[in-house]
Amino acid sequence: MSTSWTEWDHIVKLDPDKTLAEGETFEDVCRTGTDALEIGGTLDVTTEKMQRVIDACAKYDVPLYQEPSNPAVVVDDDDLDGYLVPVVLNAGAVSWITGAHKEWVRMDDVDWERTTTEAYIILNPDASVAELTEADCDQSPEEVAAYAEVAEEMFGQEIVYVEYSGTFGDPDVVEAAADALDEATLFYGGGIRDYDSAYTMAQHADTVVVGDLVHDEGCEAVRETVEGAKDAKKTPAESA
Ligand SMILES: CC(C)=CCC/C(C)=C/CC/C(C)=C/CC/C(C)=C/COP(=O)(O)OP(=O)(O)O
Ligand SMILES: O=P(O)(O)OC[C@@H](O)CO
Ligand SMILES: [Mg+2]
Repeated sequence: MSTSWTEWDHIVKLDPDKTLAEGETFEDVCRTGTDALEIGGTLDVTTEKMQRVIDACAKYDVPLYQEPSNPAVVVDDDDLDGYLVPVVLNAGAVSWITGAHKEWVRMDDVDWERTTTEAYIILNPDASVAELTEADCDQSPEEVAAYAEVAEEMFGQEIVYVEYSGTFGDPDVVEAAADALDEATLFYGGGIRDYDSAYTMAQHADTVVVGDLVHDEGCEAVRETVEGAKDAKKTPAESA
C-alpha cells in the first residue's frame, strides 16, 4: 500500500457526526493546505454519514482516508486512498486491541493493500475515546516511549499516534515518543487550535492532526495550524 503519510505534516480529521463551521464547505476544508483528510469519530458514526463526507471530498486533490471506529462503519469506496485502523495499545478493554479487528476480518473481505494500522496511545482520560476503550491514560513520558517502541519493533506498526483528543498534550511526552522511534511515523492529535500549538507539537511529531477546530472555528483557523506545522519542519536556512 502507499505510505504517503511519511510526507504529511498536517492532517484534518473530519468527524462525520459534526457539522462544518457556518457557511463553509468541504471544498474549503480541502483548500486549507492540509496534506490529507482522515474521516472518523468515536461517537454516533454511521456508514451513511461517512459516505456523505467521502462523496463531498472525493473530487478534490487531497488524500482521503477513513479511520473507522468499529467494523460496522467501514465504507468500501474507490474514492478512498485507504483505511487507517486504530489499535489502542493502552486500552483496558482488549476488544480495542485485537477483538474488533478479528470481527472485522470475519465479516469483511479486507482490502489489505489499502489498510494500515495506527498504534494509538490515548492520554486524555476525559475524551470519549478514552472512556470507550477504558484506556489507562496515566502514563509517564518513559512509558509512552516504551509503547511507541513496542509498536514499531515488536508489532512492526508504521504509524504511532499520541492522542490527546480534546486537550493540548504534554510536548515532553510527544518528544519522548519521537525519540523512541526510528522509522515509524509519529502522529500527534489533540487541542491544536492555532499556529503556536501546531508549531510546538510539529517540532516533535512528524504529523499533527487537527480535529475539533475545523468544526468549531473553521478553515481560516485550520490554515494557521497548517502554517505552524509546515514552519516547524523548515530547516534554519529555509526559515532565515
Ligand atoms: C477493526 C476496526 C475496523 C475498527 C476498530 C478500531 C478501533 C480499535 C477503535 C477504537 C478507538 C477509536 C474509537 C478510534 C477513533 C479515533 C477517534 C476519532 C478518536 C477521537 O474521538 P473523540 O474526539 O474522543 O470523539 P468525539 O469527537 O466523537 O467525541
Ligand atoms: O479534536 P482535536 O482535539 O483536535 O484532536 C484531534 C484528533 O487527535 C482526535 O482524534
Ligand atoms: Mg473529538
